[in-house]
Amino acid sequence: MAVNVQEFAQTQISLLASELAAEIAESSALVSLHSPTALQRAGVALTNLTVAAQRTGLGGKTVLELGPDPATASSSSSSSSSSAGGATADLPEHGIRVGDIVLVAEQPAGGGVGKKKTVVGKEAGGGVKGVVTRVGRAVVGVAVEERDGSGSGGGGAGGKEEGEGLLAGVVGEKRVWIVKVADDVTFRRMNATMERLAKMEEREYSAFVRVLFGLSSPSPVPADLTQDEEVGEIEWVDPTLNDSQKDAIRFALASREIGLIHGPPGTGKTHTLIELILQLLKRNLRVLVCGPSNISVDNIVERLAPHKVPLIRLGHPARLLPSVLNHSLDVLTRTSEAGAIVKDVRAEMDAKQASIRKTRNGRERRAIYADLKELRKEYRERERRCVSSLVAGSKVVLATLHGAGGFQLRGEQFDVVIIDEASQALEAQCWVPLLAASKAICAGDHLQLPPTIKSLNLKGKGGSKKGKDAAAGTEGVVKGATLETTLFDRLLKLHGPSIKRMLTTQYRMHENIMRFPSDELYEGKLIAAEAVKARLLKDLPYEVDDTDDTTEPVIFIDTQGGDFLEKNEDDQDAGGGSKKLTKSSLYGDSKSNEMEAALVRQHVRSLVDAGVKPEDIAVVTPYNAQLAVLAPLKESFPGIELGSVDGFQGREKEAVIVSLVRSNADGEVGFLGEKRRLNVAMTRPKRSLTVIGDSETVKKGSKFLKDWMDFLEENADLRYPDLASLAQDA
Ligand SMILES: Nc1ncnc2c1ncn2[C@@H]1O[C@H](COP(=O)(O)OP(=O)(O)OP(=O)(O)O)[C@@H](O)[C@H]1O
Repeated sequence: MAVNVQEFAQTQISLLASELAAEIAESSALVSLHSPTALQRAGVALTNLTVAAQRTGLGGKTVLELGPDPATASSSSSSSSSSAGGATADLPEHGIRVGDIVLVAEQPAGGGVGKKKTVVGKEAGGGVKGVVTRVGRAVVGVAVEERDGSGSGGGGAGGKEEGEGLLAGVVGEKRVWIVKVADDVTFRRMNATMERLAKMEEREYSAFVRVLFGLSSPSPVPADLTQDEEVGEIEWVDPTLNDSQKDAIRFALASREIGLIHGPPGTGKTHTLIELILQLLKRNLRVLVCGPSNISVDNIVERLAPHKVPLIRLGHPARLLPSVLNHSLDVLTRTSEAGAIVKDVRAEMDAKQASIRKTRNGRERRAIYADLKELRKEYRERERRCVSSLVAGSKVVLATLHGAGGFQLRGEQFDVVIIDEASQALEAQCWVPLLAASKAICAGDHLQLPPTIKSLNLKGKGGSKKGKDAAAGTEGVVKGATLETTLFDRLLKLHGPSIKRMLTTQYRMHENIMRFPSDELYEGKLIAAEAVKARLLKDLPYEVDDTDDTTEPVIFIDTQGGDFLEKNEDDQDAGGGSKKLTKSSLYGDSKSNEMEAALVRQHVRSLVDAGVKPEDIAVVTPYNAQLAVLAPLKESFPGIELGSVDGFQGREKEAVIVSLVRSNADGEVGFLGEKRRLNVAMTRPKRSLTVIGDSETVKKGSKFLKDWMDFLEENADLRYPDLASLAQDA
């Protein structure tokens, strides 16, 4: 059962290499196969921008403010002046969000933008990478990386010299474009961590590491902790915690090396973690709290902050929620006492930065850049000293998993590392903070979806052949190992259920919505809290009529009969260039079902007519192609949310409509067969779940699907589509 640590680490390294290769292949295929204009249409790029302004952002980073080029912006009402800040036209619709990594590159002169294979990438050698800091109607802020290899960021495409070459004098002059690219920082962090693990000698393994690899067993924890001397009598900060939550906290406090908190949907996992953190602090322990995404970490910061505990949030300020910024290390560095000495360098940098704009002379500009370079070095040196004193003095540090691998935590040790959403993180990612731990508490739900993997070392679809070959060709690979096996899964398998406690009261779903997932996946142990167990749409805190649709918690619209066949993306007419982009890169061989979409529309209309607000309704479907077919709903019902099942994990809505899409003679269900995906889909709603699907096809997919269909036929309000009214509706 025990795992050879070195072999494990080597395997991870090769699997990660394939994964990164797949991710880069995907992102560079997009960029090299399609013109900037097509990429812009696909929402991953913005073209025809100029630099409206340039300033020093948090952490000494240069922030470019990009707006539509007034010369090309069609709807521009501004004068033709190209002065800084003069761009008043709106940006086109796009999918670039705060926190995305983008490449900022010069756009070739002569309007070459419409043509294929323009700029960017290694071939062109141009562009600087940056993080999107702000997205406004008419402006996008990008903090560009100018770190020179040392420190946390940097080392990406486009070296420092080129970068500054590009930046030099772009304000209001050169036309640039931005495009989303793969984020390789995370991979480098994971890789470095695995290399450290691989190099460790057996005698260096801590008791903690030994348990995590099964070289020793976890120290036993008494079954009934309420009688335990140490944790039996806890003074709860929140005495309203339910028994399963209290039990999980006692267990987490009592376990010596590892404890898992299993939180099924809506059971208050975060709520429980907050209390756990407060309890650990009362015991004067030093805690590092991590999660796979910035949102997961910010969520904890926001809920911890009211308790007035001294905490520090590490991370790129651009990626933090505004409400969390006050605890951000970057901000503390500026506002704390220790930060005062950093401040004056910053002021000097700002002044220099501003003077660039006024300078037209090339030589002067170069001189300013040289000064800035020196100042930046000085700034970083002071910042580093300030940071280590702040970090060393704080009892709770919060960061993303990979953020814990930054220079700020080098050499730091923690009594406990807490990982939230551990079942959604790659194991290698979890090891970034775990190397600084002597005990870990992981919270998650291994029965919901694991992290998305792009390389083909698992049974799923998509990904690159290259990645697969690379993995297969590597020696010393642990048999059957995939990135998809999370730490959470592996530990459960390794040590069994005694290392876990499950939260059992859920505060989201009507009892009937909860029934099937509870019985099938959670050993029938879930209990619906009093406050939610009988809530219906008609009881919403605003006026909603009593109708068939607002008084039923579970509705099943069965499309069986073969009249509503799915459509493969490949069946569609081959269209122009943009359609090809859609087909080959965005939707893959995705499926859609137009009749199901019509049924969705009909149901949404009926809910809205009854008074349910569109913002309380979500439609989720496993297939991206179906999302595209559903898109017009957003125009008819502004505020409604459409999402993929995978993208909706962690979310909830009053009413959720699930469109299953699959309908074919062969009973092919593809990745709909994944239990965990179905679990996520059916556990998003609070008051109303409507499933639309072809029971005949779906039943053939798996035992789980058959059981679900049987359950719905028995227990849901079962309906069959009314073709006549559907035709009328269309
Ligand atoms: N003991 C409790 N008593 C009353 N309400 C609770 C309790 N615990 C959690 N809740 C409520 O349940 C909801 C979900 O809690 P929380 O946000 O902590 O869940 P989560 O674990 O982060 O989400 P999920 O369970 O979906 O992963 C919140 O509205 C929270 O206030």
